[in-house]
This record gives sequence, structure tokens and C-alpha cells, in this order.
Amino acid sequence: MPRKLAAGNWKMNGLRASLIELKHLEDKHGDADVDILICPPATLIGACEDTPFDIGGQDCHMGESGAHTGDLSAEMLADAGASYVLTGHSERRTDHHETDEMIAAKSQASYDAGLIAVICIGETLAEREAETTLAVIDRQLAGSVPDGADHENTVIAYEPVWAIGTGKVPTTAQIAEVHAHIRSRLTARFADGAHMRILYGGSVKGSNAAEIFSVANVDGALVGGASLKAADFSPIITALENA
Ligand SMILES: O=C(CO)COP(=O)(O)O
Repeated sequence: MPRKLAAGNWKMNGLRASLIELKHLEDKHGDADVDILICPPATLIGACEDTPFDIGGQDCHMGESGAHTGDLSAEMLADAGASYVLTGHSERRTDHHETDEMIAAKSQASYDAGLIAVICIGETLAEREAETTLAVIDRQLAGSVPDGADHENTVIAYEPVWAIGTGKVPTTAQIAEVHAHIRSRLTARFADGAHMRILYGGSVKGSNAAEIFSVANVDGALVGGASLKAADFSPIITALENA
């Protein structure tokens, strides 16, 4: 069984004062028997050095260094204290026109810097309604996940775009179908695909976490809005510990 992971993506939220939430989380989950990852804005990574939780970036550049104003390399994130980085989040795919090819290059750059890449995939509402979800997942997995992926350097996050920040959650049958499909693709392609962690993301809350975590091949969650406050994230962590 892959080790479970509760991941919080703070997106473009959080100032230094917000780090009090990590202290509150530490009081309750400092010695949790699941992995806990927080991806704050890059400005706060260095300030997280005392937390017991894993820290991740939300994106990285595919290059090692150079003339890329405003960008951050994977090595810089690692140097600041990160051990993970999100790649291919749908907000990056949309807002910054990131392609599968770019995401594979960013994920490879993450490996090269010793970071674990949380590679995000997921269909839009139009793609689901057109019944192309599994084809989209196949294309994104094939295009975004480097050949050197393994269970130690890669986590896959399935985040249906239509479920992100909307309060809409797929049915457990829909989650089960996609996660089983991802698992079959990973095991077909990678020797240790059975051990690679697959997270669900999209409107995960304390009230629906236990049900989501009961689904086969769901090894944890990638949580946006409900990760910002310890009071909201804590019940999700507890549900994962009890799953
Ligand atoms: O995009 C997400 C995490 O990366 C999910 O966001 P929400 O939990 O706010 O729906």
C-alpha cells in the first residue's frame, strides 16, 4: 500500500501571518502517521523551515538557471527547503498555457533537483460531457509524466477541473473509475506503478473526505481552499488517518 499523503495547495494565498495555521496543524498532527505536505506560495517556503510537514513549491521552471525573469528553478525551491513541487496544475495549464510537454520537462527538472513531482491531470467539464475523460487522462499521463518516474519521485494528482473550487465533487463511482484507470496505466508503464501514489483533488472538505478516501486507489488528497485554515484541513487529515 502506498503511504498516504494529505497535500494542501495554498495557491496565491498566504502571508507570513498565515503560518500560524501550520502551528495549529502541528499541535494536532505533528506526529501523524500519514505524510502531510503544504505548498505555500514560494515567498513562504523559507519561513516554513521549522514545520514538521513536508513543503512544496506550486510550480518550477524547466531550466536550471538563466534569463527567465520571475521564474524559479527546481533547485531554488529545494534550496529554500522544499521537497516536493506541483507540476501541471490545471490553473497553470490554463493561465500560463502549459502543455504536457512543458509539464514533463518541469517534472524532469524536479527529479534532477531531488524534488518529488506532484503531477496534476484532469478533464474539463466539456471533456467529461463529451465522454472523453479517460482519453484526456491517457494523453496527459503519456505526455506529462517522464519515463524516469517512480514511486519515490512522483505522485499523480487527479483533479477534475470542474470540481476545483466549485463545491462540485464527482461521484465515488466516477472517482473510482478514473483512479483505477490511472493505476492501470501506471502499472503498465512503470515497474513500481502499483506503489505510485494517486491523489484526488477538487472540493475536498472535512464533510466528504472519508467517503472519497474509501475509494480504491485513492492514496490521499490535494486540497485547495480547505487547506488554508488548520480547522478545515485537520478533519481531512484525520479522515485520511482513519481510512
Ligand atoms: O486545485 C485544487 C488543489 O490543487 C483543489 O482546489 P479546491 O480544494 O479549492 O477545490
